[in-house]
Amino acid sequence: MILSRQNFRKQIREKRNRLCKDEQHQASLSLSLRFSTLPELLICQHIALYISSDGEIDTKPLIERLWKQGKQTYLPVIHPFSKGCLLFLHYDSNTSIKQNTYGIFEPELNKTCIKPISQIDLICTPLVGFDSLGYRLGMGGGYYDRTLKEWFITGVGAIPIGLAYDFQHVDQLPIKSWDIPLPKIVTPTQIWQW
Ligand SMILES: Nc1nc2c(c(=O)[nH]1)N(C=O)[C@@H](CNc1ccc(C(=O)N[C@@H](CCC(=O)O)C(=O)O)cc1)CN2
Ligand SMILES: Nc1ncnc2c1ncn2[C@@H]1O[C@H](COP(=O)(O)OP(=O)(O)OP(=O)(O)O)[C@@H](O)[C@H]1O
Repeated sequence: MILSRQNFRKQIREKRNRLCKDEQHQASLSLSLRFSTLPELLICQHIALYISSDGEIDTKPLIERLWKQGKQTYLPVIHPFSKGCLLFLHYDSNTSIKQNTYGIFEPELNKTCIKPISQIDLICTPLVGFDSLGYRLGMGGGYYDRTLKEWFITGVGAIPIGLAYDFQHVDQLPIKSWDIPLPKIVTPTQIWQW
């Protein structure tokens, strides 16, 4: 039997939050190393990531590695008026960060730092679970499904790459009509691609 979306969310989130600090740290370093082997990186300059929350695999080592490589990085900000939508703002070591309504760290909204998604090359997407076809289950806000819709329909725009622990993979997720499958997902031990 395949579990409901809520049950998958609950089960995987609990598993993520049970990892000890050392397991989290080792996995985040492996993820950062493996991500660096992506051929896309050679031609990409503008990369959106996110600050990890709720036991998500820590993106900090990856972000710092990308900075050392001279890449420009961006973070999502919950749109102040447009419900369910994200803005992407430039992120460097001087960016002022605050917690949003979900308790997730995001840049303070400064209009001059907004980067149109059409000018971003890669979007690293958070996820709670992913399946053998590349479908992702998120936190339930639909934020990334909305963000990725245009790329999915037109093939133009930032390419999404999921980031996850290996154990976030499940055989099959219950899919909804609006779900956008990811073309690539990087975990500490492998790169899934479709
Ligand atoms: N680190 C990180 N940043 C991110 C996301 C993410 O998944 N991870 N998002 C990806 O979209 C956006 C925020 N999305 C969110 C959507 C819903 C909830 C939320 O409602 N959480 C509740 C209930 C969850 C549930 O339905 O089980 C909670 O945490 O209790 C949180 C964040 C933008 N930034
Ligand atoms: N492209 C879209 N346009 C309008 N509504 C959408 C779109 N994508 C998703 N939604 C709505 O968003 C809600 C949450 O979707 P879903 O449960 O798939 O989120 P999620 O993928 O888990 O979250 P997230 O993308 O924020 O990590 C659904 O009720 C759905 O109706």
